[in-house]
Order: sequence, then C-alpha cells, then structure tokens
Amino acid sequence: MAAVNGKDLTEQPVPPSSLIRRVSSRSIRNSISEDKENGDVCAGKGSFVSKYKKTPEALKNFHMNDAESELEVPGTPMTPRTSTTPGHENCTFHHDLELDHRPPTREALLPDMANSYRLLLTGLGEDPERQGLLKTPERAAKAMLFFTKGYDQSLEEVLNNAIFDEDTDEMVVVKDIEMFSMCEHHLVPFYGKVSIGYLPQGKILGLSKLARIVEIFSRRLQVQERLTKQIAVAVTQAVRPAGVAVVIEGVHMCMVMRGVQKINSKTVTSTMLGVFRDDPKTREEFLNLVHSK
Ligand SMILES: Nc1nc2c(ncn2[C@@H]2O[C@H](COP(=O)(O)OP(=O)(O)OP(=O)(O)O)[C@@H](O)[C@H]2O)c(=O)[nH]1
Repeated sequence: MAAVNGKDLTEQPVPPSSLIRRVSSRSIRNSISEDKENGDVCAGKGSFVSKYKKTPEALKNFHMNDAESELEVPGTPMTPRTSTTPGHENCTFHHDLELDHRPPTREALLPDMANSYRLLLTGLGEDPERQGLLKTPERAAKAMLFFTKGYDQSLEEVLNNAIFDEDTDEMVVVKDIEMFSMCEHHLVPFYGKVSIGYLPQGKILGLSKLARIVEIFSRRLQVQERLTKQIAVAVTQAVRPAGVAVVIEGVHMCMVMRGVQKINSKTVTSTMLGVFRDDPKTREEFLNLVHSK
C-alpha cells in the first residue's frame, strides 16, 4: 500500500486544509523509499500511480479494454478518484497531484494561493499594500484557478452522455479549436489550435464535446506532447472509434517573452491512434482536411 507516515493514503479521511501542505509530494516520495526498504514493490512515482490503478475499486469503475490500456499516458488520470469528498467523486485532481485528499472545493485553495502571491510581490520588491496591488493576490489566485480548472473536470461529466448511435464510418474532423494552456516548466501560457479527427464505429460524439475535451486537458499545467496524447486518449475512451488523430500547433510564451525569445516559432505535435497510425491514406486525408482553408 502507498503510505504516508505509515498510514494507508487510500483509507485516509479528508484532512482539514491546514494539514494539506504537510502531506506533500515530497513526503509521499520519502514514504515510497521507506516502502521500498520494507520490501514493498513500490519503487517510484510511476509505480505509486500504477498502484492506484490496480485497486479493486479502480478496476470496477474503469472501463478500458485491453487495447486501450496501451494508450496509457503519464499524467492521465486512469482511475476514478479515491476520495469520498462529496461533490468531487469524479475529479481527477488527486491523481495529478498524487494526493488522496483535497480541500472540499478548489476555491478553498484561494487564501493560501493569495498569500503566496503576496509573498511573491514582496519578493519582487513591491509593496503589496499599495493601492494598485491591494487586490492583486486574490485576483492572481483566481486567475490561476481558472487557468487550471481542468483539474476539476472529469471526462464523464463533460461528455454529459452526448454520445449518439449512428451508422457511419466516415471521418469526422473538428479543426482549429482554440487552446490556452500553462507551461509546466515556467508557469507561463502556451496557446494555439487543436485539430481532432476520428473514424466512428457506430458511435459519434457531440461536436462541442471535442472542444470541451480540449478544455479538460489544456486547463492544467502541461507540456504540449502530453496534452496532444491525452486528448486523443479521451476521444478513444469516449466513442471507441477505429482511430483518432490530434494535431496541435502551439506558441509557447516561454520561448517568446523570455529565454530564447523566438517570436515566430511554432511547435507542432501529433498523436495518431488506430487506423490513423496504421494507414497512411487515412492519415493523409486527415492532414489534408486540417491544412485546407
Ligand atoms: N518538450 C516540451 N518542452 C517544453 C514545453 N514547454 C516548455 N518547454 C521547454 O522546457 C525546457 C526547460 O528547460 P530548462 O533548461 O530546464 O529551463 P530554462 O533555463 O528556462 O530553458 P530556456 O527556455 O531554454 O531558457 C525549455 O527548453 C522549454 O522550451 C512543452 O510543451 N514541451
């Protein structure tokens, strides 16, 4: 069992928010090495996550067939959450943070986040008490919560059962979906457009849900490669198509406003699954549709 200070995390009640910072990823990592010394098989971050994936509860609730399990992406929540906090049964937040607890709402994070921004302003040599900055810590905290609101969304909730039986196997493409995300390395934005294609096998997805899937995974701390794959995996889980293709063209402000300062560079990433990976003609058809005006 994954444990913190000798306690099984999966059995823990939700602690008061004042305790939350004490049970940090670091303490989990420490406990993981302790487990290792005790002969437990858990040997690091990845295996900690995969342990959760193997809980009986996870297996009962998660409907992936064998083929799809090959689509596993690091950072993709693969199990329902284990916390029993009312109203958050479907949240994926825990898995991303490797914590089995959270405050009752994300808004409950605001005071601590605002205090952190106040410290940051002081660190910059600013006076957080001057008029223009008085409400800045709270505003910045709210903005950060918005930028990362995808942690609070689940695929099931977002799809809202908008999956329809339809006798079609023709390609569906929704392209140029605007995307805003946050670079996990610098905490600055990256943005761009996402194009998604899939080949239905008797089921189609409400079109807006493709854009909503983009929101779930882009509104987090991300790298573009993972975001691309997570979107493709989610579409696969939703309608079990014969294949999914996702292309993202992104501009990373960490490369524009700072660092290497290349204002015209774009990053293109793609994930091709199923027939899009196996059949060059299908892939080409998708790419032609994406690049057509
Ligand atoms: N692969 C990938 N890299 C990213 C993404 N977003 C930011 N990065 C890169 O993360 C890297 C972090 O490199 P470091 O050398 O640790 O950080 P740094 O000193 O700020 O690097 P520079 O940006 O080169 O100044 C940089 O090369 C960024 O361009 C992303 O979505 N995918």
